Amino acid sequence: MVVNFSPSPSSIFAAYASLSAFVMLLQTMLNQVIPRQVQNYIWSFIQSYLRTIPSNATIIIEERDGMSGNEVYDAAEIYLSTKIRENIDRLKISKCHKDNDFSVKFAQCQKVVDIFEGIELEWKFVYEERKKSPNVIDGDTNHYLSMSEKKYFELSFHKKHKDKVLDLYVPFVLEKANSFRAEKKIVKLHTLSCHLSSITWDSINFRHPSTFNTLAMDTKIKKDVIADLEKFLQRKEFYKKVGKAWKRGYLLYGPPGTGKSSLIAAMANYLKFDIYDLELTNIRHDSDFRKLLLRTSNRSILVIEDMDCSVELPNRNGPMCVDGLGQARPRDNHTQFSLSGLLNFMDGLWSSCGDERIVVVTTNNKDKLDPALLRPGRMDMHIHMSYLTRDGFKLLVSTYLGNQGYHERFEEIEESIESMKITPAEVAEELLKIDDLDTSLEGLVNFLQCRRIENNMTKDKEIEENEVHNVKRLASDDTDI
Ligand SMILES: Nc1ncnc2c1ncn2[C@@H]1O[C@H](COP(=O)(O)OP(=O)(O)OP(=O)(O)O)[C@@H](O)[C@H]1O
Ligand SMILES: [Mg+2]
Repeated sequence: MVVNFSPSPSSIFAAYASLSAFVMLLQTMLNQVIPRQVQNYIWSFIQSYLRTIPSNATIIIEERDGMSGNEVYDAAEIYLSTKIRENIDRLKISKCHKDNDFSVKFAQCQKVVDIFEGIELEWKFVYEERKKSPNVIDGDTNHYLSMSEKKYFELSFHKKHKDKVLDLYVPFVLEKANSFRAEKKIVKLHTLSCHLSSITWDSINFRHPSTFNTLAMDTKIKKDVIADLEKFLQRKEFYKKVGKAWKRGYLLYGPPGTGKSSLIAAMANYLKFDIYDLELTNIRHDSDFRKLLLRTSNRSILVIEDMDCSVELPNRNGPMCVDGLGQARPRDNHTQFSLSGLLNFMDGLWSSCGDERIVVVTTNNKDKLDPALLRPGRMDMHIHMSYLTRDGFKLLVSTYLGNQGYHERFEEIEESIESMKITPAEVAEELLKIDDLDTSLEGLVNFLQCRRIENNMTKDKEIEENEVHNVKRLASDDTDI
């Protein structure tokens, strides 16, 4: 929280007190020696001077506190959005195409008055744009990560209420914003945005429909994940007691289309945690990574998708890095972003700066991940997202077609699903095509038959290639003899 008084209240109070004492003394002396008219003149002069000393205190609530966000600012924005509709004429509204509602915000320099326990409080929103020259980091002049804008609220009130405002009103605003958030259940998705080589978070309301109820995955694993999340939320005191940062890491691994991203969405919707999607390919320096991480809020999920192929991470020992195929190659001079930097910062400073942090890493190839990421304590739970099962299929049918009961086509479909590697995404795609249950299942049967033929052809081709290879090998063995 950034609270700046302007001017300093203690200095004003001291000046005021000493001036009052001085005035009383002066009045006593004046009564004895100076005529009444002259006294009145001096007295009115002193009074008009006293009136120029401000009786108001102002709290400045900036959007950012250094590197990290300011919860009081966020809370004030939410709290005031409920007040400003009726009270001011100039409003700013915005809506992303995915959002259902538009958000109402203060326009520049607008003011609104709020009353709390008889105290009159005036809120004003200020937006300042500042031009900043690029930071020069390691000779790379194009790169900088600086804020070119400053947003803040000014909260003004009579200074005699200073303590009450700080001790009661500000916590009241925080609490109101929290209950508003919980009531509205707003989950935000933060993604990286690059403006003129600077990287910051942009956010939109997150409305992914995936929940644990719609997620087709192993029933036991699903229960374990939910139980683990619940336990994590309840263990604040435990983490404090054992001296560990209140953070939990989940590694989701499995083939494409098995629901790794859907599981992340389900977690966020279940916990009502914001998601920060850390697209590593956009990050070139450890310093960017640190700054971005410090700007994430508590009660959030930090997501690093496709860790195996999304970035060329220099390895931990030297100037080499691993490419998308797991091959070691010389480290790129422009990339000063390393896996060790990422892991150390996540484990160390960052996690101790916040509470209730979840980190989710996804990969299609667990084997290609750096062992450092897999060592105990880093990713607390490894969750295998696998191909579709019989139960998973029934759940998809119920989600997509609303069918809870039995259907004569089920047995043959389930047998096919069990005997082949079919992903939930493939079946979901088929079920999405037509609403009618019979026609949709018919379509799915056709899809599975085509898949079986394709699989058989691939197998035949492989056998043929192996035979050709063996014949060639035998021929070359004969020549060698
Ligand atoms: N387990 C699942 N349960 C329900 N729907 C699923 C599941 N897996 C995939 N789907 C459906 O397929 C779509 C794609 O799945 P998703 O993006 O979650 O897969 P992924 O494992 O993250 O794939 P990738 O490895 O390519 O990122 C989802 O939007 C959803 O409609
Ligand atoms: Mg995914």
